[in-house]
Amino acid sequence: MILKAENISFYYDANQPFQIPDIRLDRGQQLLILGRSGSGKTTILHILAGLLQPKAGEVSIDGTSLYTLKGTQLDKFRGKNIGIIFQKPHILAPLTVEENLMLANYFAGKKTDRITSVLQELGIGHKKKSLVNNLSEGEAQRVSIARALVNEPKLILADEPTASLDDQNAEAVVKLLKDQAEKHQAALVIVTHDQRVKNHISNQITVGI
Ligand SMILES: Nc1ncnc2c1ncn2[C@@H]1O[C@H](COP(=O)(O)OP(=O)(O)OP(=O)(O)O)[C@@H](O)[C@H]1O
Repeated sequence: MILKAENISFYYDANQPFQIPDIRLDRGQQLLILGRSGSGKTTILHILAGLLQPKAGEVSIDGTSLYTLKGTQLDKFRGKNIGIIFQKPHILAPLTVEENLMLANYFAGKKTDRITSVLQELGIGHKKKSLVNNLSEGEAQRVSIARALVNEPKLILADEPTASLDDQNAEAVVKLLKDQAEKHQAALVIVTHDQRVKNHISNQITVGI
């Protein structure tokens, strides 16, 4: 089992606790988490990513209980095993595309020769030496996807990856995430309120605080 989240509960305000449905995903399986804006989707994704400790319950990735890991151990584990595509791309604009991916390798303590191939797979191979500052929004988003995939994570988590895209690009990005997950047999979780994504992944849960 790649991702197991069981009996998770969380609150920002102790008067308003909420539960997260149990999640189990094996290699190559995909899940869409739907919910309106403010329903807690980003919160759930951060809990699954090891970025936000739940108040109760357990998240385990490939048999490792995430929140038993501490500090740098958890950061290393995350870097190696989880690829996260944040709602707003957290890529470093003054660096080149290649340097951003090298940093991702470095933080995971991994050396891969996947930088060129992953950029090519995402159709931005020719932008390897470009500064992120000089990319279009769509290209920058592909870089953030490439960065999430470069370490060949077992689990890919994407937060509203289509929010700022037109129909054509939204479809392309979902297809890309699915193709990459299938190709590398990673588990894929997409959280979104974008109804356009609904038809692409049949395994779905809806959340709401
Ligand atoms: N750090 C925080 N402290 C207190 N409340 C928070 C914090 N982060 C989020 N919230 C609240 O928790 C709720 C869920 O937020 P979250 O960002 O998880 O929702 P979301 O479904 O991802 O929303 P959106 O689709 O608009 O990004 C919201 O009401 C939000 O205001």
